[in-house]
Amino acid sequence: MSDKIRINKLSLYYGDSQALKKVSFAVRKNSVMALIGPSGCGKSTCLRTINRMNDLIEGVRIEGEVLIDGAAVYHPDTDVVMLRKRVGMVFQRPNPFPMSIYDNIAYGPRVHGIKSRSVLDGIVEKSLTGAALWDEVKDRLKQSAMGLSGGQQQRLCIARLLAVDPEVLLMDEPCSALDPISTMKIEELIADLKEKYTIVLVTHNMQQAARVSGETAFFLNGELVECGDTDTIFTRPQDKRTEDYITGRFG
Ligand SMILES: Nc1ncnc2c1ncn2[C@@H]1O[C@H](COP(=O)(O)OP(=O)(O)OP(=O)(O)O)[C@@H](O)[C@H]1O
Repeated sequence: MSDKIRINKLSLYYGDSQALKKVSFAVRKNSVMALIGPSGCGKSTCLRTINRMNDLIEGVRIEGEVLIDGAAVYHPDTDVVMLRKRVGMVFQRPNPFPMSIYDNIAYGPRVHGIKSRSVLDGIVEKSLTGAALWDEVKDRLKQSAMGLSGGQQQRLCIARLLAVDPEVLLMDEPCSALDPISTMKIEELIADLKEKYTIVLVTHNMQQAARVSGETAFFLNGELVECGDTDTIFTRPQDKRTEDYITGRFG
């Protein structure tokens, strides 16, 4: 399988403070990569470099490269709006727009110029089906998305990404605000989504990393300590620091 994302010697500074230290790894197309490590080790920062969400933070300086399909994300000619359409992101807390379920999903396609009602209807159904939410909401599409449960809201946010036909999904602890059943549904969804998309998942939950990812990257103090096949990282880590973390000796 080919690499969808390649990160080369990536360093990131928030002002004088270095949050990522020459991080390098690759994510294969149609796979799930889990980023794990103790709080503050740089997982979310690394995730946000992939669709340039850190650009919005003042004082950020970046060295090194992020490539998607071989093209440099930080090249001055990159169209950041198009990049964020190709590389969508879901956050710890679901953040539906305060509008109907239908309008949440149709929002992105409308911004990208789609006006036809029948085309939008098709996108809404396909996206909600893709996010395993259609059956639960098909009779209440005109109702507010704020009335959905937390787990449904998170699947709605995933459907909202799917509506603009992305290639990469970035997920920053997408289950941290959810109950175990909703978490299970999102994990099942991630397993389905990797058939079509490349997924990078930040998680504090090591069982979750073990359940859903093919590869795992372990971060510590802004450094990538070890990255590889998830089973190997969890059963035969090469580095003592990885072993200490996954066996719960710290973090
Ligand atoms: N906007 C910011 N401005 C300044 N420093 C920041 C900013 N965001 C993160 N940092 C710092 O960068 C380091 C890495 O943070 P990051 O959020 O990437 O870690 P993390 O591994 O995702 O942590 P957590 O698991 O707690 O979410 C931390 O020291 C953090 O304080």
